[in-house]
Amino acid sequence: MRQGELPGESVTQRELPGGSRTHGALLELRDVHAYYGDVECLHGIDLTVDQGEVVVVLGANGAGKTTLLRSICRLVRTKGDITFGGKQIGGKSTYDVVRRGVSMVPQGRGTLVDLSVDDNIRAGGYIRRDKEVEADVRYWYDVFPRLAERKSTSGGSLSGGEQQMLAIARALMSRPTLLLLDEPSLGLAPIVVRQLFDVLARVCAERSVAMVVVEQNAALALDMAQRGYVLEAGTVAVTGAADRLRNDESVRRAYLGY
Ligand SMILES: Nc1ncnc2c1ncn2[C@@H]1O[C@H](COP(=O)(O)OP(=O)(O)OP(=O)(O)O)[C@@H](O)[C@H]1O
Repeated sequence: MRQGELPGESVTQRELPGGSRTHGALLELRDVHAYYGDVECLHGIDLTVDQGEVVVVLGANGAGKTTLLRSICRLVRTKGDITFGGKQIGGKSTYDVVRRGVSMVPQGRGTLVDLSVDDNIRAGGYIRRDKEVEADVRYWYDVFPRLAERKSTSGGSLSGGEQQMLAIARALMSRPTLLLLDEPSLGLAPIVVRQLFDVLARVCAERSVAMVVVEQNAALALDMAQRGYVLEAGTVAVTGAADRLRNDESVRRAYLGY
């Protein structure tokens, strides 16, 4: 029996309209399996993300959402095809994948607590050698004026919402074409979450960044996304256009509180 599977239980996959994409997507996972040591935690995931598209990943605790993001960033061992921009990244290092245009905001934000806000933001641009780094730093202070006011203070002294904004600015400093976000709303007040999602939608549109968002706040995430995937026990249980998922009885019952 595979990890996450109950006796006698196997996940039936359902595809709602708008769920599938033809080849040529920005990111494509085909039959991806992921492992911690010898234990298999993802069991043959198919997923695509188009250029500039927002895709939400829903699922219960332990369903494999974080592992899915780690697979794309090459932070866990995987089998199967992972292509980004038409090139295989399955065998590449995390550094290579970041250089090719993938960036991740991990769960817990990964703030460099002893560094200043300014240094935290600049750390995100460490792979860049171009002259537009300064312009990008200014852009982020314009998007997040609260960070501009506190640029000399240490990252660790910011509130949870400010740290999340800092993590997003830092991740986007590498000018990715794909941003992976792991539970951005975790531990934040509802009003802060709403502001955060508004800013995310704005900057991703302005900078043509595609996003994969793992999120417990399914209603908000489905509002922003074009498509979604529901993971169960390491497999895709349901996939489809965001509005189809929002109106699907089982998704409503499990994730939208109906
Ligand atoms: N570092 C690890 N070593 C071994 N097993 C792990 C590790 N991280 C996660 N797992 C296991 O992999 C499976 C998927 O975990 P994962 O964290 O990807 O789920 P998730 O959907 O993101 O859950 P959550 O919402 O709780 O973060 C779980 O069974 C979990 O126990």
